[in-house]
Amino acid sequence: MTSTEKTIQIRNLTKRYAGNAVVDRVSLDVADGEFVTLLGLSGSGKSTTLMTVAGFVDPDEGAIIISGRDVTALEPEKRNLGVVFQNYALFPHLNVFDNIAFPLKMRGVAKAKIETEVGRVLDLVSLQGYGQRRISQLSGGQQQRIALARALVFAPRVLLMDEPLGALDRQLREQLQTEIRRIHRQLGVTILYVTHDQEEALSMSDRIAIMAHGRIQQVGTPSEIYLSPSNRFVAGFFGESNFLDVSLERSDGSNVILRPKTAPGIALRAAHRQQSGGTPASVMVRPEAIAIDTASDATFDNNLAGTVEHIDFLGATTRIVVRTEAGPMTVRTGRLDAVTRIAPGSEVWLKWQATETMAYPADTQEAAPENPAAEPQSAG
Ligand SMILES: Nc1ncnc2c1ncn2[C@@H]1O[C@H](COP(=O)(O)OP(=O)(O)OP(=O)(O)O)[C@@H](O)[C@H]1O
Repeated sequence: MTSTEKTIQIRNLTKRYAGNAVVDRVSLDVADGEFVTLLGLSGSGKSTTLMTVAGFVDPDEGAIIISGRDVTALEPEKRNLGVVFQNYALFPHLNVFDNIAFPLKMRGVAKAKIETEVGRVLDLVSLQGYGQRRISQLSGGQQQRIALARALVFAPRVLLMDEPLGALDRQLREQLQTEIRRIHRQLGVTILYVTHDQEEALSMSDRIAIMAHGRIQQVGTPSEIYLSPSNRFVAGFFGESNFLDVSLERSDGSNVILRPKTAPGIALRAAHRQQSGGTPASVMVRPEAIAIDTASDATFDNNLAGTVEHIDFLGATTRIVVRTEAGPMTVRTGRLDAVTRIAPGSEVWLKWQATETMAYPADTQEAAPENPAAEPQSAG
């Protein structure tokens, strides 16, 4: 990404409330036309970050640069950003047309042009002919479409969206997710999106930034984050995972040999390149990376014996919980031939490769201290 391709640049952003950094040195670039989502639990600082980009919150430190221009000190309405927030309500006393026309009237656009542009965005959100409706006569989903139309009517290059589908039921959410993706493709607009919903983030985003405790934990494509979570927090937060606490025995060629704390008699192997720095203190393996069968197999780097505790048939895949000496392990398999040979109580072998084993040092067990402002921190 060259700097001209970076439509949004968030530079070392910090926001404190009562001395507490709720956004803590956040930096993130969003390329022209890219769809980037801030994903995290409630209170992780997603909304505050987005509100700072929008200009509704003043940062204590850091800068917001939009299309190469530092807008940190600029009023929200001068930033020319489209915004759709869950609580950024439509004007109830105005009809649909006047709601959508509002940003154009503010900008002194001529009446004829307003008519054309409102018509264009009503088409875009598939609500042609709704101009004269009152807001109270619209469903929740239609209201969010109107909010989207109002945000897009002045053709902003950047759209900021904070849980725009949060108040809608599942079916409507999915329908509007598809529409937002279509509009994103159609207009090529740059989107910074906030959600706590993993599936929503996965299905919509080019890249995802995982936030916790006011910090970005990892930025990447959905598959990068899933396949190589950079710390234990991300590994546990994003997708299903098995964790074992381990201690390091030694290095062996391209692998490290690790001993589970609960079963020091067992050796587990993780590939060096799957380590995220420091001495490994825990390992993670995804349930679908584990093969399950009644025999061990030396072609796998890791073989772990266990007893099947229970089996859930889930259609396309089967979820199997196995008690092992090292601790309980969850396996997900689509291979019914293996599953038909086992039942609760069966003695089985769990098998996976060193390259499927992520190893994390102790200091990434937690994303950050609970109260970041209260403790000294090292950078990075
Ligand atoms: N105006 C404010 N005054 C004091 N504390 C605030 C203020 N705004 C946000 N906070 C605190 O900052 C932290 C981060 O809030 P933020 O809304 O950014 O999180 P979030 O990840 O968007 O969560 P949610 O999904 O619940 O909106 C929270 O602990 C919140 O209570």
